[in-house]
Amino acid sequence: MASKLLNRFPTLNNTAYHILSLPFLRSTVASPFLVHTRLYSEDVSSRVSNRSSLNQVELAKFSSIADTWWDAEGPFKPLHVMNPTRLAFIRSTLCRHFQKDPYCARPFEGLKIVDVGCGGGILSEPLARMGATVTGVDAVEKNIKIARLHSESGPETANIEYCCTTAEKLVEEQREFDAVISLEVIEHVADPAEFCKSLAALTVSNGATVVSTINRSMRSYATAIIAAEYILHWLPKGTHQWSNFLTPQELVLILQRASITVQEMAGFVYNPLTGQWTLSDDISVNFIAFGTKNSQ
Ligand SMILES: C[S@@+](CC[C@H](N)C(=O)[O-])C[C@H]1O[C@@H](n2cnc3c(N)ncnc32)[C@H](O)[C@@H]1O
Ligand SMILES: [Mg+2]
Repeated sequence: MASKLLNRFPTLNNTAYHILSLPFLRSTVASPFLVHTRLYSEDVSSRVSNRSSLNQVELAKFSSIADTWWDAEGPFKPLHVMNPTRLAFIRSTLCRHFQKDPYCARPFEGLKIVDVGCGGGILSEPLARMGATVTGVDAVEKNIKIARLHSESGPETANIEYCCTTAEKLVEEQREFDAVISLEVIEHVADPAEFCKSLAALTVSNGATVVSTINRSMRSYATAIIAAEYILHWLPKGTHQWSNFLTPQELVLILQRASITVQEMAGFVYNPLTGQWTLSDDISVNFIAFGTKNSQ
């Protein structure tokens, strides 16, 4: 199992190998707080999910700070600062997969991309500037209004299609995309396995799916919750529920069950001296996964 996973993650070092080599059960039983029963949604074969991904408590948190999306010093500062790093991962993985030139100005020309849980459009806008035809969807109406307003100010972003909807509703509408991207959303949805099923259904056969989230590790409890919310006040208190985080193994598993094979994974690591994030093999806190939809 571990060697199979390692083959899929050429960028991982020994640390990551050790994390991945832990049997799934050991990692969940070792977690002091819970075992993730939410991973075991049945019926992964049907295209349309009959369960809503909406978690109203989580959505209320985002609604209350919606007007701060483009305040680079506000509650979404961590996403603004992280953006170049996550875009570097997306650029390199998508260009490799779709055989595009990563060095040209508009490498995503010709690709249809959906940004699920787009918030105010922090990711959707640079994707559009890189040439993609972008659809951004979010369950919070206020986010979509802000995203639309902001995108209208630039000629390259004005064509982004923003909709207040969910991944499962797009599946019902039979929408499909070359790449489905959902960053920092899965830890806020009602049922991550069902959510992945919807992401997979939106991805064309042999298309790409990219998901980022926070690992359910002791380090993430110390850094992403205690430090970020209570000491540094980077995020409002209560932004994240540690028990809702997924380990990399769990994410790989639920994506696999939804017909997405994870091909590459990387961590994001913060350097307090430079104030910057970099891509790393350390997936113990923030991590991102790139997968491809199995051809049927
Ligand atoms: C932490 S923000 C991430 C925003 C954006 N993806 C980014 O990384 O810049 C999470 C977003 O997911 C949205 N969201 C949460 N649950 C959702 C769901 N079930 N369907 C669609 N959007 C959802 C929230 O409204 C919020 O805008
Ligand atoms: Mg989050």
